[in-house]
Amino acid sequence: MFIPTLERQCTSEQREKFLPLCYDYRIIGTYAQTELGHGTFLRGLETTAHYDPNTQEFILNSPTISSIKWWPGALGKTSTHAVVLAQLYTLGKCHGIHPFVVQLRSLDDHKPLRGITVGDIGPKMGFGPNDNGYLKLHKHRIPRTNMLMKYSQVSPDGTYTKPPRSTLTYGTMTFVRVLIVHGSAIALAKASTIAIRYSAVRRQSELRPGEPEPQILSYPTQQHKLFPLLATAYAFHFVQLAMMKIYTDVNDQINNSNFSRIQELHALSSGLKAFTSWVTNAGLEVCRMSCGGHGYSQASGFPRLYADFTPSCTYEGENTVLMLQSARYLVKCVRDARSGKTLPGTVSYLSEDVSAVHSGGSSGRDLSNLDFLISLYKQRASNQVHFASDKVDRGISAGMDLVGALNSASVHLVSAAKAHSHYFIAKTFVESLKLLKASSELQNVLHQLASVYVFEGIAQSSGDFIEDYILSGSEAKTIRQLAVDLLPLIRVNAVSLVDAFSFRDEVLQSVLGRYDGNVYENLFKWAQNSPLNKTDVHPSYHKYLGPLLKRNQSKL
Ligand SMILES: CC(C)(COP(=O)(O)OP(=O)(O)OC[C@H]1O[C@@H](n2cnc3c(N)ncnc32)[C@H](O)[C@@H]1OP(=O)(O)O)[C@@H](O)C(=O)NCCC(=O)NCCSC(=O)CCCC(=O)O
Ligand SMILES: Cc1cc2nc3c(=O)[nH]c(=O)nc-3n(C[C@H](O)[C@H](O)[C@H](O)COP(=O)(O)OP(=O)(O)OC[C@H]3O[C@@H](n4cnc5c(N)ncnc54)[C@H](O)[C@@H]3O)c2cc1C
Repeated sequence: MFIPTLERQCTSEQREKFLPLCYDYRIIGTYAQTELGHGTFLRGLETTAHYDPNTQEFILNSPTISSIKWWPGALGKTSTHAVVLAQLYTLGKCHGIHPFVVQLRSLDDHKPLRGITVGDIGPKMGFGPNDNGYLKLHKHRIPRTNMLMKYSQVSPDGTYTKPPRSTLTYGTMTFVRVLIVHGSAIALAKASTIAIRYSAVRRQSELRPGEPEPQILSYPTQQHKLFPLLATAYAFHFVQLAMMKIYTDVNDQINNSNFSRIQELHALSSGLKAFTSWVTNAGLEVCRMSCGGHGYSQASGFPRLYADFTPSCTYEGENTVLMLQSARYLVKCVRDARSGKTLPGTVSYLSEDVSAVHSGGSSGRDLSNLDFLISLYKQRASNQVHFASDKVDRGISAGMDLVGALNSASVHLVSAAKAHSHYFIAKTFVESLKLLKASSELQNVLHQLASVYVFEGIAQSSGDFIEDYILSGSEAKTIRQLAVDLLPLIRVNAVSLVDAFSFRDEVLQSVLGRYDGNVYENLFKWAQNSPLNKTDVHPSYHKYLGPLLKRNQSKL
């Protein structure tokens, strides 16, 4: 995050000064925004940067215990520099959060500089190799030119020039949220690879006396656990491509001072980061548990994969908070639509009349047609967004202010943002396959994946579709069965579909997911290399177990 922030927030002179040092690894930096007392509420950050016109310096300070920077990756022991987000004060006025480059450690002996107290925050659930750290600033002075001044400036005499948009400071977070969508796709692809390869190797239980034990991948329940997740990994692959395209387009516009789509980008990246990381987080656990006891071994690769992935539901914007950000924008779009404004691409459906005509019993509608089903996802999203938006309006009519009304409707707002993200993902998956240049065989296999993703997505949220009369109960049941009917067809290509991700064994780091499928021999080898097995009799025997056993034996 250090380099992307410099690339996005530096003037051209500052780029020339700082970026070559980063690219040549002459300095290493971190993004120090979160504090002990605040991670989500950025306007509440307490670190201060007071401008001193006499020396043309900023004085950075951590005024309270809760203002100590806390969590930034590689801050503890590695980074020589940091981008520090602090409340800017100049000529007696506060101008809010701004980014400052601060050198933390000497480039000669790596010792912390004067006014800098820095260290590691201690062991975590995962991210072992990452020295997430703390930083306490004590009246630490930096040159005026170390404030990143692409969007806002402080002149030598202390005059402040404000940015065209205050939220441009938040640009790096949007960029990393887009990267996390990609990270979700990769993590779920890895977990699917491990679980499906292992399920093809593992044989268990005798279905009928005398019959050979079947591969566990042949059990419908195992297929039902794994194949929708495999399809989701493919869906997220296509979504991250679409998300990155939108990000690049909007970022190019921002660089040309066109800020018209900054809100749409913030809302979409927030919703997709939260949606994909939540789904992947849960999916990693399903994949682990589908591998039985060996899934719980470090040898499987799952414990580290989970421990290293799960914080993505928290960092870069806690998922619930980001869903609320997304929903806040959707509510504004409903208002804009009602006042006749044209809505941008990813939310234009909110101005369409998608009211369902409930079909009643056997509808005769083609429930296996993906384009038709995507229209039902659209209907569900539109209904949820309008419902939540009406809740907000009712809150205001009842005398609440907008903040109060948004807060009181927040549970429904999160549901609406989830439905919106889900619609975007399902639509993007189906549309991406139409554009794919692939053989008919490949198209057929990918269509099976898209179908099981769409069917299972409805099955797992059928309440949304039934409550709003988008589907009848019997139609929902039919779609649930359509998902199950697809499983044996996907089984034929399941191993090839994970091999297609092409994770090298060294990257997958999983004995269960080895490309050669030689699991048992390598599990035994892995266990023998365990530190506890360095000696047949562990040294602790002589200190504890031996005396205990001998003392009790003498009583026999
Ligand atoms: C939750 C909010 C958005 C709340 O902002 P706020 O100003 O208090 O409240 P607000 O009235 O809702 O927002 C004001 C307005 O700012 C807009 N906005 C907010 N964020 C963005 C953005 N990124 N791009 C574009 N626009 C943005 C909002 O939509 C609001 O717009 P509006 O007033 O409705 O027109 C903010 O505090 C926030 O972004 N919190 C999350 C902090 C975060 O993401 N921290 C990450 C730290 S770095 C990290 O975790 C790295 C980990 C990964 C790694 O190791 O690499
Ligand atoms: C592994 C890891 C790496 C990190 N790396 C960095 C880094 O490099 N740089 C950096 O600056 N930070 C980093 N962070 C910090 C991270 O960005 C914050 O933890 C994150 O933004 C969440 O903020 P918080 O911890 O204050 O949680 P909180 O906001 O306190 O969340 C706690 C609960 O409060 C709820 N909540 C908060 N606000 C609202 C609201 N308005 N409405 C409803 N519910 C709300 C949340 O939904 C959540 O359930 C890292 C964190 C982790 C775990």
